[in-house]
Amino acid sequence: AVAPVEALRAGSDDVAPRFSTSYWVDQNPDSTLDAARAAFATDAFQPLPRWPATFGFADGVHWFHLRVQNVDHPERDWLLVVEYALLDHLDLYTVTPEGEVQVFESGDRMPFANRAVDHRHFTFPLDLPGHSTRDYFLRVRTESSVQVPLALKTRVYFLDHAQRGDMGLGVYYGVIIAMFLYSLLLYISIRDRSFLWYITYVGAFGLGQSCLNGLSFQLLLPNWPILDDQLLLFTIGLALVAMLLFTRDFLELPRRVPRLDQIMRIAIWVETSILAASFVLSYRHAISLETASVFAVAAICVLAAIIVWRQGYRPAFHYLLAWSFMLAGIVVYASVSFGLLKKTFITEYGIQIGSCIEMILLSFALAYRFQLIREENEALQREVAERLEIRVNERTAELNSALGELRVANRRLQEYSLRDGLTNVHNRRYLDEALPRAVSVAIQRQEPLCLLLIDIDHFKTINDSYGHLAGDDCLRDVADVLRQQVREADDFVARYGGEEFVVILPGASLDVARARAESLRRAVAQIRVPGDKAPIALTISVGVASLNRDARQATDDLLKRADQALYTAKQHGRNRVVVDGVAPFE
Ligand SMILES: Nc1nc2c(ncn2[C@@H]2O[C@H](COP(=O)(O)OP(=O)(O)OP(=O)(O)O)[C@@H](O)[C@H]2O)c(=O)[nH]1
Repeated sequence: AVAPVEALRAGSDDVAPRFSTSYWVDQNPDSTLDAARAAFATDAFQPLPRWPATFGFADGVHWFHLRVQNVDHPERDWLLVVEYALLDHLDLYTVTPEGEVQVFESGDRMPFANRAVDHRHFTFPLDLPGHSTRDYFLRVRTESSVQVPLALKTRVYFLDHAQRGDMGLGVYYGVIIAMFLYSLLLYISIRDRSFLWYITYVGAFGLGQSCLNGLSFQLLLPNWPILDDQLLLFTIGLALVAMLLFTRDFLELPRRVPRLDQIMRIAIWVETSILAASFVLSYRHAISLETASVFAVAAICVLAAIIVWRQGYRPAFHYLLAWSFMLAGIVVYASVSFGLLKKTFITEYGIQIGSCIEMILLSFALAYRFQLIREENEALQREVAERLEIRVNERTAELNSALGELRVANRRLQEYSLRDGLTNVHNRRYLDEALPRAVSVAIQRQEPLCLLLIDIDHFKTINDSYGHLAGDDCLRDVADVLRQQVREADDFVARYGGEEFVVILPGASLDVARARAESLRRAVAQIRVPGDKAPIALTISVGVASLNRDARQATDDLLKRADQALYTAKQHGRNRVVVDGVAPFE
């Protein structure tokens, strides 16, 4: 068969063998090189339907033929690179014009060490000395999507450019690892569940990407080809579940759109079941299921975000913005898997670019949402605190007024207990406390103090002739007069006994005391108490004594001497004042 030839010429180190590649599909899963060569001889090979070569999830063994001639390129050391990491079996047969056959076996079902070139993409060394021509048959059998993006490069060119590509991937995984660790720390400190779903998503997504790039196989699981496939299924499934859980929490669906939340919960269950099923289903079925559900998950997430956003929830906008980059990347990538879109740099790495932007924006959205929640909480706390303060103030005021009333009541009670009920002057109990106190203060200050002992004259007679009630009236009126006359700050009147009163005059000398006693006597003599026959006239006798601070029991001594003076006053005809130690004045 006359096939187009890929001519290598000096100056072009990177060749896309688009038109020199043809393909043929053999439904026999054990298809051999002989079968392919026979098919090639009968022109069964077809031109590629699109470039790069993608066939979606297609059955059968895909054979690719490529004829290369080194016309005048000085380099003989070339590489054939298949820039897709997930092909199960991939064998390159080199046929020289002399009919010699050389084979390199590869594919992700073989340990990584079997590869002719240590690279995450399937890479075959081609020896193309000047003017030589080679036929290459590439045999592809895979359960995954059949994507065979071919490139011919000199080894030097490949080495130069691999570095740049790896650097790009390094930056990408650097971002993912940074976002993962950063959000993990945030989750540990904040304990907000949406951070947990976010880091699950980022972690699963990053790992899944490393499977797609062939990096996890190269670096993490080089001896476990089957596990690499399983890891991809698991991480995609987990990323989808985490994405749904994250969306549900982040958009607060249970609270904001309960109806949609029910659908969301069903979706979460379905995705979880797919995740579980991926352990038992064949790779082809599981990956088709997961790839297809990417569309459903994207649709429900975007729908939820739009609804919540239109309800006025701002973080939903950030969410939409973030996801739009990611979803664009995912949809583009899935479309390539199904053979709907061409494979280009953007479609190949769009998912990585999109997801990078998305993760950064989402992290920002999380922070924004967290701030909203915090502001809400603070406002709530302030409100509660204010309400509490008002309540506390009210209660305090109530308590204070109650306390005030209580204090007044107590004081009144104390007053009552220290006052005589009939005359309303201080009672004997008060006198027993206050007199010793006044005496000791006077002694301390070295000031004089006088005591008047007052007794109503012939009170028994008044009682007997006017009645006991009239007697009480007389007691009250005398007490009133005494109280009115004794008004200095420290002076006080007390009822001493039946019809006896005591007046204490701190600071008063004997002369002053006598004068005060005289005026009291005169004032009482003015009183006329209404009696049933005629008004009752009253007189009093007064004994005056001055404090002797040298006496042993000063208070008792004072009272005793006042009593003696009073006795003397009674003896000398009543209605008079007698001063202790001074002869009564007739
Ligand atoms: N109405 C009335 N009488 C009282 C009260 N307390 C004591 N008395 C009476 O006061 C009288 C006191 O009388 P006495 O101490 O004998 O002396 P007096 O009649 O006042 O005569 P002199 O003191 O010698 O002038 C008694 O008859 C008591 O019953 C009281 O609260 N009300």
